[in-house]
Amino acid sequence: MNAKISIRGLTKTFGEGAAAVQALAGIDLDIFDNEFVTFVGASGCGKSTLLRTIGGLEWHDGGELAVSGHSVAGPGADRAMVFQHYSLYPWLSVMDNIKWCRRLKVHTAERTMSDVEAASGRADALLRLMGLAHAGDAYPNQLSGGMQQRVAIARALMPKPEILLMDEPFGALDAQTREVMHDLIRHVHKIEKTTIAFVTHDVEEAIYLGNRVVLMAPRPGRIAQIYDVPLPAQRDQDMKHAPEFLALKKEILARIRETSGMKTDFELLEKLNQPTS
Ligand SMILES: Nc1ncnc2c1ncn2[C@@H]1O[C@H](COP(=O)(O)OP(=O)(O)OP(=O)(O)O)[C@@H](O)[C@H]1O
Repeated sequence: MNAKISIRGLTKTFGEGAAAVQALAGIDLDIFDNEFVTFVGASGCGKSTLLRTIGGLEWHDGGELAVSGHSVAGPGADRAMVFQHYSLYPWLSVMDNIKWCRRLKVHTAERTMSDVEAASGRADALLRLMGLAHAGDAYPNQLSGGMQQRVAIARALMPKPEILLMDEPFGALDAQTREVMHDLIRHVHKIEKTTIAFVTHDVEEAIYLGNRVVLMAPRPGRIAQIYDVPLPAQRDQDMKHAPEFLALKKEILARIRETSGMKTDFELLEKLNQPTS
């Protein structure tokens, strides 16, 4: 099977000399069509850098990165990104926020009127999919954080991207809203058949959403381990209490502690604080 996203020996360093930080060191990973892959790891392990590089927003300095068999040379309509902060246009209604990229495309590509009508139909369908059918005329400042993020996801899906790159999209939401968003994004994944790469700090979120969880480690940023999630495609919140879910969560958390350097710092501190005989 050909990979949708193929990453080989990918490296990326920020800065030079003594100030250089190797954000990515020899990343090898294949992500397949319609997969939902989540990324976790200690702060600074390169999760966002890897996602931004796949999105074409950062340039790698070594290795190879291909999407659908083509080397990535910058951002493209085949990939859409959703960030933690919703970045909606406050002066546009929900519906116009969702249609914005399509309107630009229609104007610049001299499309036909039927393109414009098709775009309206898709925007309506996305509003419904996101449970926002009643909110098309509202403005972003009238919406809760969870609703704003649903608009941002609908806007990202509008041009039918093959790949959705999500960087801590639910990080600013409260726990209950996050749970609702988890089920919603799994549903979107099933219906839209988009390949999703999703970065998070939350191990429970990573397991509940992902078909695979990629654990990264810092200094230098690298893949420490890839876990297959032992859950069926159709998920429900009760699965978070299943023994296999809890066992995987415990294992990943332990590995994050181990790879973050915090454990070594702690052991060193303990040694330094032992009484001298
Ligand atoms: N624009 C930049 N200039 C310099 N260094 C950077 C830049 N972006 C990222 N870095 C560094 O690269 C490393 C990886 O950063 P990145 O943000 O990708 O990690 P992360 O795993 O997403 O972190 P976090 O979980 O804290 O968001 C870090 O050491 C970070 O300080």
